[in-house]
Amino acid sequence: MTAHSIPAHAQLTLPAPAKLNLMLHILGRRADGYHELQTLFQFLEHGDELGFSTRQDGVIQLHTEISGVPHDSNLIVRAARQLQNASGCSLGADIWLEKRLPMGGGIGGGSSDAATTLLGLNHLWQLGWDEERLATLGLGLGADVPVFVRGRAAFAEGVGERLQAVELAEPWYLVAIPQVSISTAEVFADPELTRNTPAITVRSLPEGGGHNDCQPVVEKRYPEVRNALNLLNKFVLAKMTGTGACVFGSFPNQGDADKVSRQLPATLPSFVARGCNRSPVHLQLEKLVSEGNA
Ligand SMILES: C[C@@](CO)(OP(=O)(O)O)[C@H](O)COP(=O)(O)OP(=O)(O)OC[C@H]1O[C@@H](n2ccc(N)nc2=O)[C@H](O)[C@@H]1O
Ligand SMILES: Nc1ncnc2c1ncn2[C@@H]1O[C@H](COP(=O)(O)OP(=O)(O)O)[C@@H](O)[C@H]1O
Repeated sequence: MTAHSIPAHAQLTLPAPAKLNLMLHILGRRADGYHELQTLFQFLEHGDELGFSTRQDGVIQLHTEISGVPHDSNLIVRAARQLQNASGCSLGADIWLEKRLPMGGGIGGGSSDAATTLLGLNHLWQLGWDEERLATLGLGLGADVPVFVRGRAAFAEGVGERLQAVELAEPWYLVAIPQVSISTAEVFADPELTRNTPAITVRSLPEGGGHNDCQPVVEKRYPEVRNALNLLNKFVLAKMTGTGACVFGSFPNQGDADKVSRQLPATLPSFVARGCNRSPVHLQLEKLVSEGNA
């Protein structure tokens, strides 16, 4: 079934899943001001959805407005134009977006939209770019774009560009969405941020899966996030993802996660989704390719 913002005549409809940072350690600061991280990414079976159709006139037109994000700044449009320029493709695209993920929530909606655009247009325009090339292009749009392009749960280092695929348990997650938007830049600029966590290896992940160095800074600045963590911690070990605002806990099955979700106050929206090691967008593209070859 096609989501309602996406017309039935769209040639290709693909998911743009959310991600969680199951841990996020900050190891240091580079000369250019960016922070060296170690983080563990896993995807969720929940996200935005994008529709694409080829245009012959070369125009890139996103038909869905996101409030506060001008058309030309939208990561979808920027990703499409960069791929068009870098590949020398003369085709354009009509694009529609079903936006479900909260913005500035640390669950990667914008980066995932950009990655799905790169993967979708590579397919539709028949460019034949491999994931390595798409991920390199994606890194220029945001540090989290490469992991979405690669589509495998990963231990990431550097600013998120050095990826090592990992096989993790795939529990159900309850993700609560405090009603604040947090600026990543502001969190990284905080003088109280811990910036010297010792490096670990993926094999020596601490008991409990590691922590998030951004969490204390965000908890201090945003009572909404602190309250959400306190509420969720009554039921399960709760952590923040990325630079916030979303917080999450894991459960062995959907029923247990739903039960806790129903006990959260109406002021704290939430959703329940399965964690997955393969991105839903890759599974769908593989299906399309195998059907095409059948
Ligand atoms: C830290 C993560 C973990 O997933 O946070 P979330 O954005 O998902 O919450 C991401 O890697 C975020 O990546 P991304 O979202 O691309 O960051 P940007 O918008 O480029 O960063 C905004 C600003 O934050 C600072 N910044 C960002 C990433 C980083 N590794 N070190 C930094 O110091 C820089 O000042 C940068 O200008
Ligand atoms: N397609 C898009 N979806 C979401 N945000 C976008 C998009 N294009 C540009 N942005 C901008 O990127 C910012 C961060 O986006 P998002 O990925 O939702 O947050 P986070 O990185 O915290 O997970 C937004 O606040 C918005 O200004």
